[in-house]
Amino acid sequence: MAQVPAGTAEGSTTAVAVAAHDLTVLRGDRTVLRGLDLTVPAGRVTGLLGPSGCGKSTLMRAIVGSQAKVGGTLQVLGRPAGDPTLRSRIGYVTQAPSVYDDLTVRQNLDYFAAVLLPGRARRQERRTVVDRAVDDVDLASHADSLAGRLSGGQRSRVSLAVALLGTPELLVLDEPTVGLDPVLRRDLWNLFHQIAADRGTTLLVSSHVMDEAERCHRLLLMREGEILADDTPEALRLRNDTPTVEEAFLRLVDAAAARAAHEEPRS
Ligand SMILES: Nc1ncnc2c1ncn2[C@@H]1O[C@H](COP(=O)(O)OP(=O)(O)OP(=O)(O)O)[C@@H](O)[C@H]1O
Repeated sequence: MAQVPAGTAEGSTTAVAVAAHDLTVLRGDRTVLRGLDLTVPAGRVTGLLGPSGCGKSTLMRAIVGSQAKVGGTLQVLGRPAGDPTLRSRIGYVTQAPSVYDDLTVRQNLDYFAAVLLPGRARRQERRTVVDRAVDDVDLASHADSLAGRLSGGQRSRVSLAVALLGTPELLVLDEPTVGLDPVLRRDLWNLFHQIAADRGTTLLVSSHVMDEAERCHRLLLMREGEILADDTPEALRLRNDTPTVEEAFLRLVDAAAARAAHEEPRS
């Protein structure tokens, strides 16, 4: 099989949802992201993978426009990140499910739908989007259960349903499968792919579990505030001559460490 060159596996004609150039983020007085160059293709599921603390959430916050001290260039859906017109075009699910425990699943969604689509005249529209979001995340049988009585995975799906209410073009999901059992994780990944395929939505999904890399169309591998690779899982395996993305990642980490040691000034 021919080796796929780095960076061209998805084809250079693919529309780009997110493009960063020399992206740098300071948190406090620490540089947390260092000169990142990356793209996220439109209508695909891109995984953002790397160990805890490498900067995944910070990158996501920069993309959704909620991160301060961002330098370089960051274009999202053709606009500069943080542009007010992007608010209704992006769905963002943080690591902690943001749902009200003392409301039912449907009441949670009704509440957020009322914020998104206010006014009596839009009552029917609200009902339609809430019904659709409940179905999307497969929670129809729990629609009248209190969110506080749901399992962790079900609560994550309520958060996802809230993000789906506005039919976002870009869905940014911060570690949505953390703590879930393998069956729920598989179901959620299937749902992500279904959303991308049915609606052309772009999904950026972070994880620190390397086996989830194989489920993505495209990957951004991160370590210590830098992008180690921006490619497809297949191209990463081929280029590094490894059977899994996890081993490719380890090889890239070793190569980066060797380069850093080589570049270190001698005392
Ligand atoms: N408010 C803050 N002030 C200063 N540094 C911070 C702040 N929040 C996070 N950091 C640092 O920024 C770095 C990146 O954090 P970030 O949360 O983006 O990583 P992550 O890859 O998402 O980690 P995890 O998978 O554990 O959520 C970490 O080293 C963290 O200590």
